[in-house]
Amino acid sequence: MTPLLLIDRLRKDFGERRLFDIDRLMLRQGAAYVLTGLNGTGKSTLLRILAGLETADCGRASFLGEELPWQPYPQRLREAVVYVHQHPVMFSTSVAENIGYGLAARGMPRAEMRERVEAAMEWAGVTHLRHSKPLTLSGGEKQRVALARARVLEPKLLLLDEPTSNLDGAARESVIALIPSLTAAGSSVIVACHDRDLISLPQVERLKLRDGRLQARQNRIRAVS
Ligand SMILES: Nc1ncnc2c1ncn2[C@@H]1O[C@H](COP(=O)(O)OP(=O)(O)OP(=O)(O)O)[C@@H](O)[C@H]1O
Repeated sequence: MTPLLLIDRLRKDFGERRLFDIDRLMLRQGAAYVLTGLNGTGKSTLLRILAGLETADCGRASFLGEELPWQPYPQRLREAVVYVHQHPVMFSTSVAENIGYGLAARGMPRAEMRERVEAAMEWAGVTHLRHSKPLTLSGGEKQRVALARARVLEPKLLLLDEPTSNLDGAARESVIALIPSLTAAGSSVIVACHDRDLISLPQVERLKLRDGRLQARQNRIRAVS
């Protein structure tokens, strides 16, 4: 199958400091990845580059087989890639309006939008919060609303920056449970994290930033006894 995204020679410098120099980054369609590495190795920066929020030097890039210039960040990618921040920012309207915002901006008819928002709220388990003000939500609820808001756009690539880092207990578990189902609709997902339970999810490929290089490895599917 044609790779979703293929990037050769991706380099990021902050002033004199070279953060990383990645020979090749290849993401498959509908695949889930965890991006690991010690603090400060550049995980968030790499996600931000992939989302077009940060510049980088890039040798060559192709998206679904089509070669694209990386700078300026291509419109094709802007429509296909969604980044979810560790501390999602929300509008002070309602949960439902936050989730539907991106669809409204794309000019989707109201009836279709309502249907999609409803399905996304159900998926994320936040239907009961539809009229709540986002400012009143707990950290876990906010993260689930942010995931629903991203998923409803049906992105080709979803970038999640430490989605469980501020959560514990049931809130953390309910966010982890949503991650594998994100690929079911055909999205590829990269989750930057330190969370061992996320890292060891079955059928997730590992990308590890170390000493400015990217290493790739596939998790074994855990045997059920
Ligand atoms: N705009 C910037 N200017 C200069 N240095 C920066 C900038 N943004 C990030 N850095 C530096 O780049 C390095 C990588 O930061 P980044 O947040 O990508 O790491 P990370 O792997 O996500 O870390 P953590 O696991 O702690 O979240 C850090 O040393 C950070 O200080």
